[in-house]
Amino acid sequence: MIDPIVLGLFTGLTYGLLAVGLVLVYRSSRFLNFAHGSVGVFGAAVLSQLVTGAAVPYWVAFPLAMTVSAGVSALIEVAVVRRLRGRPGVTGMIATLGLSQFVLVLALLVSSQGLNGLTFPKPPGMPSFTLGRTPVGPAFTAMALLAPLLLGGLALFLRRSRFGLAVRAGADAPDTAQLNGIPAARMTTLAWAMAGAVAAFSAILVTPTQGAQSIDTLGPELLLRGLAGAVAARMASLPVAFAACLGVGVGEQVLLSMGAGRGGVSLALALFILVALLVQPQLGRRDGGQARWPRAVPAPASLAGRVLAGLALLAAAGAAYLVTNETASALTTVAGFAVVGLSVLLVTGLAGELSLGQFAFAGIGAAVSLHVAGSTGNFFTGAVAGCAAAAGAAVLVGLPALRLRGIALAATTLAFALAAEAWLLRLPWLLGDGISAPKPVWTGYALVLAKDYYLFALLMLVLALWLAHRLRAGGFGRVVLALRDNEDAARALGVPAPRRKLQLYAAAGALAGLGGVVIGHGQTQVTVNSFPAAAGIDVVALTVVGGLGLLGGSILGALLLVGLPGLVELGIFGQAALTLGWLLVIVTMPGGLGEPLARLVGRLPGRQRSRVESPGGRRGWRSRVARLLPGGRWPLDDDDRRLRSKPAVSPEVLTRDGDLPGGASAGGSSTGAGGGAGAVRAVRLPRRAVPVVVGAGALLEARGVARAFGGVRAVGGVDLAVGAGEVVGIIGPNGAGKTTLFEILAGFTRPDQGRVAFAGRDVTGWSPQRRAGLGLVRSFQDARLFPTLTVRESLLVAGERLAPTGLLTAALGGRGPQRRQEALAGDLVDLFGLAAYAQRQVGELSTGTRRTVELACLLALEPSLLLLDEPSSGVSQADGVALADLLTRVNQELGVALLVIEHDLPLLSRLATRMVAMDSGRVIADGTPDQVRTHPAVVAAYLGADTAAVHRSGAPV
Ligand SMILES: Nc1ncnc2c1ncn2[C@@H]1O[C@H](COP(=O)(O)OP(=O)(O)OP(=O)(O)O)[C@@H](O)[C@H]1O
Repeated sequence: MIDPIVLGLFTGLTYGLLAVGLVLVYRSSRFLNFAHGSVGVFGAAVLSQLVTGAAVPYWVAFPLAMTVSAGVSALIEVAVVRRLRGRPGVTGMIATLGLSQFVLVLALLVSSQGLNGLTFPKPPGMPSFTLGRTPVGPAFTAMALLAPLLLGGLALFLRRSRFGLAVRAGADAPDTAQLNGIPAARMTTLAWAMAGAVAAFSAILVTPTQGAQSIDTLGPELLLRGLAGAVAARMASLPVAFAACLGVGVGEQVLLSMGAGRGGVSLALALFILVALLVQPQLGRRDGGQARWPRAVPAPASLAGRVLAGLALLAAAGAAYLVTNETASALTTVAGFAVVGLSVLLVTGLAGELSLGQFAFAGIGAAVSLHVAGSTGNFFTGAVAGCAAAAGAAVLVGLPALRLRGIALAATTLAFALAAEAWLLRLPWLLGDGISAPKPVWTGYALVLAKDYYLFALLMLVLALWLAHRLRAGGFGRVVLALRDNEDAARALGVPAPRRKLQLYAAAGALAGLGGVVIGHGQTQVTVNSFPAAAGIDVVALTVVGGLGLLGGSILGALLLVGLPGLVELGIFGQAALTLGWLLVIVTMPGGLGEPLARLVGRLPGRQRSRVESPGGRRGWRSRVARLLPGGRWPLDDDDRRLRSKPAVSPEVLTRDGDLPGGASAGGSSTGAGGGAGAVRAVRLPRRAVPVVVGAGALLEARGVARAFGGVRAVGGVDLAVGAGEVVGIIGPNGAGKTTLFEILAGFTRPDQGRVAFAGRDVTGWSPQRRAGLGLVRSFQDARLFPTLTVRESLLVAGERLAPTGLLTAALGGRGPQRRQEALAGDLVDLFGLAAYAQRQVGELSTGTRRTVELACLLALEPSLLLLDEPSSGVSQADGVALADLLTRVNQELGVALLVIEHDLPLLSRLATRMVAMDSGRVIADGTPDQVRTHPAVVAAYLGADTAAVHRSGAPV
């Protein structure tokens, strides 16, 4: 046992360096650099060529190769990564996947025989000896001697040198570093260069120890080992990453010595990464949270687009009778990849997550389908079982991504893809050493000919397109988009986030499985080589190249990336050119190749007009608008006034004082809480989830709630009660713990101590969406909502609580929930005077309008209590006054209780009947606004610190 441990420590040193490089890059660019392993392999290829081809002495070639890798890595940062700043982290990761392939092809060009561990140059002058019964070669001793030296040098450089400090500062806080005169961009390049050099060091010393191994897998496999250590170190601590990799190295050698083989090691690594991710759910939370996504689902296809799509389908079917069987086989593979690509379209294009395991799911689908079809003799039973198995696997692999964001799904699916290739698919009950594929039988006719089978593949592609369209275009797709844009806001609106995400993974897995069925049954003998891990990367690439926002994108991408090399002998240069080409598409065309094509088609005549809610169509609503909103509509700030200069609503729809054209009268205004009951009935808002009985005790009650973050006690034992229909204000200086208290009340943060009860039920352990279902609904300080959704779509998402769109309803095209949501959204658009904005993306709106949209969304949930976090923030003073009036009316006419955090004291005084002041996580005063404002502790803690707030909305009332 001692031998593998020592050997493991040797290899672990090298993996540790790789992990250090990954962490460095992650800290400076906030995403996983999938090209990291390949850049190292490229350095190894350079060394191999220098030493064996140009007879350069090994120890001269070694630093040269490291320098070349450093240069390649720096070039990647400058030429690609920097250009992608501001785009979602997934885009950066996809670009580095492309780079990884490209750099590997370049490495093959440099060292044409590939990087065979058996012939790769070994470091001369290094002793070799036998440890127990294990021979320890010169590469191992070089690792043991040189890796600590390199690590020590790196640590000294980062900690002590001016450059090192600047690199760390630039990586941890680029904006602050820039303000302090540190050229953050240059420091990022330096971090990438150092990572590249370290990767080369690792690859040069690891390759001779790996035996014969294909260059295709060396990059990702090396990366996986480094990734395991990096993830264990929360992608943050260099020493922890290094130490964890020592453990990875030892574990690997121990498993190998026990005969686990490559498969066992891959499985163990995948499990290790999974557990490491699950125990640190905070990892990746900051990644690209504010990044701007392109709009994922385009406007409905024009008539010309539909005609063209029909003609393309006819041409594709007609091709079956014109091409050779060989070409038909290649086209079948294109169709199979396109179907798997549609699953990427759902996971990445719609949900914004990167999954590298879709092809492994395809492999599982194929294997199960082949077995079941073989044993039952029924192809369709096999296909259904294959899709179900792939869906199940996708759900299992996707489970950790429910708790995590950012890099989680990318890391677990990469690990899964490699483990599937090396272990899972090789199990005898899946593909084993290979199984023969029964051909489908269609009404007694076996599809043996490649041309016939191609037609069947085309049919499956059409089925997959139809399903993907259904899932994207309806309520289900909208909810997934909302989760992608802003998961917290979606949960606050009652969206069951985990269920919807798992359903999406299952649907995408089933589609991938269908692709696997198409590919699998099309071959005579199916082995693991039909479903390699690298294809998982190819299928992401082809979907992005074709266009993540377009259904036809995956077909276009599959034709280029799979069809072209399948039909034309490209050679290694051609392959390199093709990879470079798709890389350029990813970097320069965010919408993929399909986007300009779609735009072109969109310009053709016969464009279908998107459905716009007709505003003011129902007279009854006109009166309700006027009743709730004084002056007929929400006051607008300057941005919106400009937009309003071309109103979509005819001006007579909304008039002052509720006087309506045609003599309809809005009736009298509300007369406070007592008269409010009648008004509530008049304003036909949705039925309330919790019957509110005024005076029946506290609606919300928090007892002794406390929460600390590390050493900071954000909330330290707060008692708070809000009665039904009551309006309570919370004030306090910055950092007093107000938002954290809200997070606890709404279920976004678990309290360390204390209980929260709502409507007579203990909700302490409830999720935000469950609380929202009960009527406890919160708003957010930034009112960001869903930037790529339109106002109308956001309201439809808010309608999900009343009329949820399940996966099956969406897939079968059920319109019931959609109709109910549309009725509710239409009412709210009218009620809040949002008709002019209904089709505009929320991200384009000013803060004031976004707050109005947010309030409309919140009211769609039939709340009993609204938790409003600084509703006047970002709103002009005049609009702030109107906001207070509107909130008062929401309270009085709808009976909704309000708990409002607000820095604008006069505004709050106008609104609240009771006020609570907080400081340092505790309640320091509770009473009427006057009592609290004049309380000595409040004056000392709050007003003294921020007197400007007193006068913001004029004199206190
Ligand atoms: N997720 C977190 N991790 C670490 N510290 C946190 C976290 N959330 C809040 N804090 C800390 O807890 C304290 C209270 O923060 P909180 O945001 O609740 O205050 P606040 O009263 O809402 O302030 P503001 O008025 O500026 O929004 C602060 O010191 C803050 O830095």
